[in-house]
Amino acid sequence: MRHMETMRWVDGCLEILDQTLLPGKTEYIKCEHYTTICDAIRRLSVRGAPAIGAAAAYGLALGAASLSPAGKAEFVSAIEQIARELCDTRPTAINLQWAVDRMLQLLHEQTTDSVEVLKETLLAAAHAIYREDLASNRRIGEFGEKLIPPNVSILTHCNAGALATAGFGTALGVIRAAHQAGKNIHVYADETRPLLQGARLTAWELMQDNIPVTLLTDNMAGYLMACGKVDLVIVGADRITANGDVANKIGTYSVAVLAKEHGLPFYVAAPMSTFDLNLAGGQEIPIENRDEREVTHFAGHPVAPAGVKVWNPAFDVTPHPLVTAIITDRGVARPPYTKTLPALVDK
Ligand SMILES: CSC[C@H]1O[C@H](OP(=O)(O)O)[C@H](O)[C@@H]1O
Repeated sequence: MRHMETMRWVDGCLEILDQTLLPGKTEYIKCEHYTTICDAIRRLSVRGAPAIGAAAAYGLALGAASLSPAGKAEFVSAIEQIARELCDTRPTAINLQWAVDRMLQLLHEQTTDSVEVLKETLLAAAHAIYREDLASNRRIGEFGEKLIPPNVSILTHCNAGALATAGFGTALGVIRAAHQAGKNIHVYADETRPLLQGARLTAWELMQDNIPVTLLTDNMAGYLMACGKVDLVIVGADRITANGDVANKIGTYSVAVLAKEHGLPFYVAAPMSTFDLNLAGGQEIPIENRDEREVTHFAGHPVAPAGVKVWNPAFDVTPHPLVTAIITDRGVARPPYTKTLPALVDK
């Protein structure tokens, strides 16, 4: 994608590309206070597992900059409170907790009593998290590109692209790397109801890079496969447990079942920051439930009768038997994931 930054640190503030306005408008939210970042994460102005991790890291750095504590103990206590508020914004993507925990661990390791040095340390750590994610995505692309045939049609779900990360993308990173390697790629993008990350973001990203993309509604994926138009599926992830179960955008599980039915490879692309090996299986992953208006309204207009009951989980869990391989920034893991994932994570 022509370098449209998901977020950028400018003059002591975080500017966040407001993804709720894409593809129609390209506007940045100037975050001068960490609570603005919390709101941006909640409303999906910034979204995508690695991207919200990076945004939360910058939220901690921004919060730290605003403090005028009496001393180190008060500073650390205030940072721990800000960390809790950031982690409370969205529960499913482990990257958010991972980034905040990494920042807190670094803070607790510092021996200096200088609050100014601690503030600088936190900002440097946030920059590192952002930079490292971009590098991770490029490595995911390198490993994943080797799995992609020279002429291929790929179905993807939601947006696991540059907009969901610090850049380049995870699932779309593999697609970008294969395209840049000269392979003949055609992408089918699920629109991804109810918030349309596929239609609004993936289709837009791929068109920016001149990668052929066809948009479909979610309920078309099965028939597309039945018509023999899909060679493989690749998606991102928000949390992957020790047995290889994958939490990802709602609708991913349905696509995985369809891929199995049609004998198609189902790949998941994710950096190490998405793995939660403390959880044995997907049943332990907290699934975010979101506002019913996301389902009952479309572009602000009601599409359902007032008062109708709504179920709106933002994610589902794909059981590991449906996952052909997991493409990471340290290599490709294949079943049995209980053995192959720890080997990669501990690499
Ligand atoms: C690169 S992982 C992106 C991952 O996050 C998305 O969820 P959301 O748009 O709600 O943040 C979706 O699950 C993507 O696969």
